[in-house]
Amino acid sequence: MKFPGKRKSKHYFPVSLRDPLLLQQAQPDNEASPSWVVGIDQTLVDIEARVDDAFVERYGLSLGHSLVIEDDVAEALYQELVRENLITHQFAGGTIGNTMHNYSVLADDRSVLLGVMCNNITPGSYAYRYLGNTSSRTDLNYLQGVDGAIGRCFTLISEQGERTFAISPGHMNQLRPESIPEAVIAGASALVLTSYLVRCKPGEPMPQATMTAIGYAKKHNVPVVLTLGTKYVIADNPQWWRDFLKEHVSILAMNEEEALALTGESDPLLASNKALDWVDLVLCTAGPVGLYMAGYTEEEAKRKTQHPLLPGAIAEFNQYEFSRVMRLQDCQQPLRIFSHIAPYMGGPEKIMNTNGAGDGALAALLHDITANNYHRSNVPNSSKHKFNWLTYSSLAQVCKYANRVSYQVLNQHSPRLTRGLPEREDSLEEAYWER
Ligand SMILES: Nc1ncnc2c1ncn2[C@@H]1O[C@H](COP(=O)(O)OP(=O)(O)OP(=O)(O)O)[C@@H](O)[C@H]1O
Ligand SMILES: Nc1nc2c(ncn2[C@@H]2O[C@H](CO)[C@@H](O)[C@H]2O)c(=O)[nH]1
Repeated sequence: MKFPGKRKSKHYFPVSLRDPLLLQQAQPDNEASPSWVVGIDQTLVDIEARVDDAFVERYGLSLGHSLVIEDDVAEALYQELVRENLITHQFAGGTIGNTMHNYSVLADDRSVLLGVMCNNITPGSYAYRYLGNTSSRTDLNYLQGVDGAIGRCFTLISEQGERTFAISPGHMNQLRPESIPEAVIAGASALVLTSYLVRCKPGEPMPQATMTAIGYAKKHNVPVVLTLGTKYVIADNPQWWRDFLKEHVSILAMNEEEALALTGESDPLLASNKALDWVDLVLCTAGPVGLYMAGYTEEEAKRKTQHPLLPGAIAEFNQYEFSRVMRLQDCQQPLRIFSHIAPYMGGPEKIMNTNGAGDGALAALLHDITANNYHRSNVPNSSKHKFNWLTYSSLAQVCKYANRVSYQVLNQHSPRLTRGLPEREDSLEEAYWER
């Protein structure tokens, strides 16, 4: 496990030099990592192409969104992309697959991906590419075999950099409940899901597999993380999702559009505050506005920020952003805390597309949560674990890290990180953030 705060010399919660954990890190890595995250996804390869708006319309798609298409439409669309030579990239995708991969790259540690994989894989096939483009730290040993194709996600980028997804599902929703390994979920720091998992045809087993996994997570007190794939899945039935969050989910990741569909609030801060009625921790990305986080801390252990207090719909909302996050169920006297950060260095000079920037932010948050568990299991008597915290770092620090990872994804123009972040960066110094 690489620690999230290690890149920065001035970490808000410094790990003391005598920390046995740091000494241990100098030793060769143990194969079997004690800390991991597990996620369920629809196994998808992204087929990225540059198209005009007429193309999107012609195939009955909706600009900026993700829709499922029938096989004949997929075939016609694919043939046109090939004929017109429009395909720019073919790469492993899927919102949770990306998040598991990115987590493994950031933490240099194990994630487990649950989903389907073709029983027969030939070199050059989509399944082959999928495996080849996934971090060797992502454990794929629990994938369930299927006799058929994995899914394809046509990622259509407009001239303005907006992306539209057309999903050709193949067998991606054939994951069965009996393929969910209880022990893998029981030992995980988090179970990571997407709202896309319920978008299936009647009779497909994926939703049931997801509910089985949630059942195990609850049984073993593992936080369930849900990322809201697209506002349309939410807008179909917002109340159903609110109830779902309240009953099953601990950590919610969304962008401002999904936040609006879910809560009716267009202000990401108010939407995040509203979502705290249902979950313990919220990550709300807001494109060029940056990102917001909202969570709970223990009143007795709250910490005042050293950053300027920010105005907003909740006055001075970032007052206690230097506090660490706790699950509501673990708080004696819960206090709501909030933080906001503008895009790292104002964002890259040129953004080709924002695909995966939000997934990147979530991977950073998962890294911080897992690092906390790793630290707790190695140094249980550390003062860092006097309370049962959810995160290793303060809310403000998690925001910085998440934001930095989003920038990296934007800058490399692809949702899967090709390498980890630099160990030390001068640009993480405060002055640099205000460019
Ligand atoms: N136009 C932009 N300028 C600067 N930063 C940006 C821009 N768009 C996105 N970002 C950065 O990326 C982060 C996440 O962006 P965004 O809200 O677009 O994610 P998203 O819609 O969830 O993406 P995806 O669903 O593709 O993962 C933002 O918090 C911000 O730091
Ligand atoms: N699991 C899943 N991922 C999707 C879907 N639509 C788009 N994505 C992924 O979302 C990622 C970007 O956030 C892309 O890499 C896409 O593969 C979907 O319906 N299901």
